[in-house]
Amino acid sequence: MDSIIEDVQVRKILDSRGNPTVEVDVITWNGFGRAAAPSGASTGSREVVSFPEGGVDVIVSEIEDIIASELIGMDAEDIATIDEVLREVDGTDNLSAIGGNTTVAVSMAVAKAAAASYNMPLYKFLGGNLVNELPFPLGNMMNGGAHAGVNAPDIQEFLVVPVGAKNMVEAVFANSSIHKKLKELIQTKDSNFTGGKGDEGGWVPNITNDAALEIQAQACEEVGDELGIEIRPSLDMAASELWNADEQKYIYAQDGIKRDTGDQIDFVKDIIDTYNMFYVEDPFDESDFDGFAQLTSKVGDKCLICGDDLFVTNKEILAKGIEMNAANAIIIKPNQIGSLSETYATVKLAKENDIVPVVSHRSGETTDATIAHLAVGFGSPMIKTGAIGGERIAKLNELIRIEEELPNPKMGEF
Ligand SMILES: C=C(OP(=O)(O)O)C(=O)O
Ligand SMILES: [Mg+2]
Repeated sequence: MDSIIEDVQVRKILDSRGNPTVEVDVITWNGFGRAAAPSGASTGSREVVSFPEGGVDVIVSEIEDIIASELIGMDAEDIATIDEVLREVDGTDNLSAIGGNTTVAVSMAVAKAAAASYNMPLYKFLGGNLVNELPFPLGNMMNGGAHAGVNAPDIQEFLVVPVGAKNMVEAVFANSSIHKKLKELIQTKDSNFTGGKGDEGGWVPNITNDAALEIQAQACEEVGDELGIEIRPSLDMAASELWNADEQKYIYAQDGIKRDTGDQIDFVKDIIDTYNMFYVEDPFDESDFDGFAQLTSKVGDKCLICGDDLFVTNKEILAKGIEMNAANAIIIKPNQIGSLSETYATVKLAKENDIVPVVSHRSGETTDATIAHLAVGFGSPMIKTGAIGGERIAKLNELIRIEEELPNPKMGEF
């Protein structure tokens, strides 16, 4: 009774790139949940479609009524059933009729309303009373590729993980210290640097990929020594954006270099060995399961090789990756698959097969902090959600609050 849905409201709001996105309120007899959908720029081709034809305006003017009439009277606790109803209302495989961003915002708002109906935070509603692990924050330090402008490095994201941090507060401040240190180090390499940032708040320097790798490692070492904790460099190569199918090569425009798959395997392996990388995401094109598998067999014992565009949070695609030993980590972005229950199914399959689930933001975000709760509730040992910027710190600060609430908090285990 407490969690029976009484109303569903949908509105158009701004995302961090200034684009429209959708926010949903779900009102139950005794609760309220609000969630907003993010948007990607370097999207995987097998993701569900974010918005229907006509965009957010169509959702607000037409789709809101259809969803509200289906959901009013249902119990918000029945998240999986509600997600099925949303899929039925849409009627397509890729959610193109009402948009995956619509379904995911409704699905997350429903879960938050259900939790609120019983005066529970979402992480506890999803994970139970015994959850006590916090995710290490994978912080974005420098941006290139599709998240930056011309003259930036080709590699999309230079990231760091404060693996030695003993708690969330220490971890997020370690990342912000590296971000500050990198500004100084960039200025020594790029005298015209004016402090410009990319979509996720990382600096956008006009330097080569090699120079960026060098200062990333230097910042980890210097700040790690100052703080007395180990901080490891990581990357999202977003290699689908570099892949030219006609030439069958990865194009590194900033460096003026083209690499075939064999060269790319050697190049990435060399980076991992040289810089002691903790984590490398999407080192190959989204269709190249074999390239992933070859790299994972060479370095998977010492580095997380993570599929984002490769898996698109899709359980069936992950199953193929597991069969091929393609990766040992997976990015979890709820709007790639369109609902919370399908997101959970993918996390569950990953954990059952020792694949590390990394709950993640998108490059276009809002101040919605739901993914902080998903990371804790799902037991994800790592969260990728930037380091600075309002829409990024919304999640990090929520994790600090969650840490304060937990009875025996500890950092996650890999
Ligand atoms: C967060 C990412 O970017 P986007 O949201 O643009 O896909 C990513 O590629 O991991
Ligand atoms: Mg990625």
